[in-house]
Amino acid sequence: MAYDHRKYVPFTPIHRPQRRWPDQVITESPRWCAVDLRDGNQALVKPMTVAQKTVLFQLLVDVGFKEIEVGFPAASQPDYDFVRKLIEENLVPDDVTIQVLTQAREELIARSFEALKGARKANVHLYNSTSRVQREKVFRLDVDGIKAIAVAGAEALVRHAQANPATEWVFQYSPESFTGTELEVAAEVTNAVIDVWQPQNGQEVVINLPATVEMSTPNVFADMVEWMGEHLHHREHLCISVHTHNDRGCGVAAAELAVMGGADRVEGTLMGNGERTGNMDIVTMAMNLYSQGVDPLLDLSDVKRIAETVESVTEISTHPRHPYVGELVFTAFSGSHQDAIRKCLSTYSEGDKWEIAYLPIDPRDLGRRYEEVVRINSQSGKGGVLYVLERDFGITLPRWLQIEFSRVVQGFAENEEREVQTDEIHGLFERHFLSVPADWEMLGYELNREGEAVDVRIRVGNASDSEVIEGRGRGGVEALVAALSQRTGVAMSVEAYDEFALNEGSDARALACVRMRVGDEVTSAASLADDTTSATLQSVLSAVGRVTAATQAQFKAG
Ligand SMILES: CC(=O)SCCNC(=O)CCNC(=O)[C@H](O)C(C)(C)COP(=O)(O)OP(=O)(O)OC[C@H]1O[C@@H](n2cnc3c(N)ncnc32)[C@H](O)[C@@H]1OP(=O)(O)O
Ligand SMILES: CC(C)C(=O)C(=O)O
Repeated sequence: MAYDHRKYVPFTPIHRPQRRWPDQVITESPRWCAVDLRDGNQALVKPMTVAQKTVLFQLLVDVGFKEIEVGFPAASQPDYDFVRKLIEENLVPDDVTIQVLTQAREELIARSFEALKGARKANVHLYNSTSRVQREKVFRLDVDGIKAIAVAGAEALVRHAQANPATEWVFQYSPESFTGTELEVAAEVTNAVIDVWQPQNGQEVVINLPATVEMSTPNVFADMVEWMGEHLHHREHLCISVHTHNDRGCGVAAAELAVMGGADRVEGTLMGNGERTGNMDIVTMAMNLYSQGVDPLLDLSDVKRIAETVESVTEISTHPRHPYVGELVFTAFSGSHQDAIRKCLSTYSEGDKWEIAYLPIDPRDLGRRYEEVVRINSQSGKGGVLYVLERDFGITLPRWLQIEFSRVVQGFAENEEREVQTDEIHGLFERHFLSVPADWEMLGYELNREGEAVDVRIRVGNASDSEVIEGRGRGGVEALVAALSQRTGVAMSVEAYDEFALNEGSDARALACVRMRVGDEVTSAASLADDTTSATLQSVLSAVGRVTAATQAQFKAG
């Protein structure tokens, strides 16, 4: 039966009108446990070598993880060897607890304890599946049978721990496939384990509730976690942990709501590598906390190292839109986003609260640069183009020229069908507005004021051929326009004019921008010079020099 939704059974919502988690706010970080070296590793096409595991372990330590599941040493030799290496080479910092996973099978438990010999402190993580489907179809046992597996495993942990008293032991139990388990069954089996371990008598116990397969909306998972917190024995002596997968794309959301539902601890992996769609991504959840002003107790600032290390050991590339990490996640191409970002950033000062439209966090916190924030393609508008000119070239433009120039850039992007680089944007500005048309260079000028009037005398042309034109007006621009009109017999007027001082101090340069009507044409130009007068006069000459051949001919004839 292909593609037929009727073969699927919907999840059953939990009737729990007394639920409390929706009103909770996360104000502090949960405990984290990184399971990259176990759950992440078991999902890889090529599981990690001991050398790769060592590199990843060091990264996890450097990032600040205090609990790290380092493998399933009873399952494979590299996992076993890696645990031995950590212990024998003393690679585990004093404040870090390593954790190993084992099935509830005596020989695997024995081998796990053997791997951990000599550890200062270690968490032995026991699991067996409690779900209805696995009870019926995989183990073919009833609830008592499943409970017996769990209890036998729990007792084995106690025995082996007692035989190895030099290590400080933490016991962890996962009713695996918890999301497919009826809550009463999950509680019954887990309580049987808790009763063996007796956390009330000092044994450190973690109860880990896994969304082994994410089977519902995250609110249902939160209900389940909150319910378990109310039904587990000795809750006050337990650490309740969650371990969410991402089958429905909500692994992070489920873990967040579970913390609101009372979970103390969260298991996951850096950037979400793990079985199928992955484990919940600790980078995302931690940065979500960070973006709310909550210290995630992890230092993720060197996100480049994190991404490169994860990519190299998993051989999985990072999606460009991966939250917080992807190449494009701090980049806006679209015009209205760029405009809002530019306006917000222009009022931001170091030390201010971060309130920048479209940027949930300051990209610099993760080693990213503002240069990446605005990139230009055919979806971009004037705000973005101006942002690039200001940021990379210190050039600002009046609004009317922003509009004109952004059309030029957009046309270029549409023709090229690609992103436009910042140097190309500068090149377009240069070509369309700044460049001085041949024969229209101002070679020298004199301005004399007499009362209300200004007389201008300008030498214009090129190095080998120039002429002097003269005119009078109320200011330099008017005088030059008068001189040009008189010289050409073409009516012309200034429609818009703006000037800016670029840079400051001895570097200061002047930018003049002008839009002129020359005959029937409207044309714009800009000029950069060391002084405002030169910039202004040259911009007018350049604008007139840009008019079409017909007007030029008229000019020359005049
Ligand atoms: C949700 C999770 O991620 S759980 C972790 C899963 N990770 C892994 O499986 C990676 C490492 N695993 C392995 O290398 C292997 O599975 C091993 C070495 C652990 C075991 O290998 P094998 O003994 O060959 O058996 P296999 O994995 O096929 O085991 C299935 C058997 O174990 C039993 N079993 C499975 N899980 C458990 C458990 N948690 N507790 C007790 N028994 C279990 C099954 O009922 C089955 O029993 P059967 O042989 O009587 O039919
Ligand atoms: C062993 C458990 C915690 C697990 O990996 C899972 O259920 O996904």
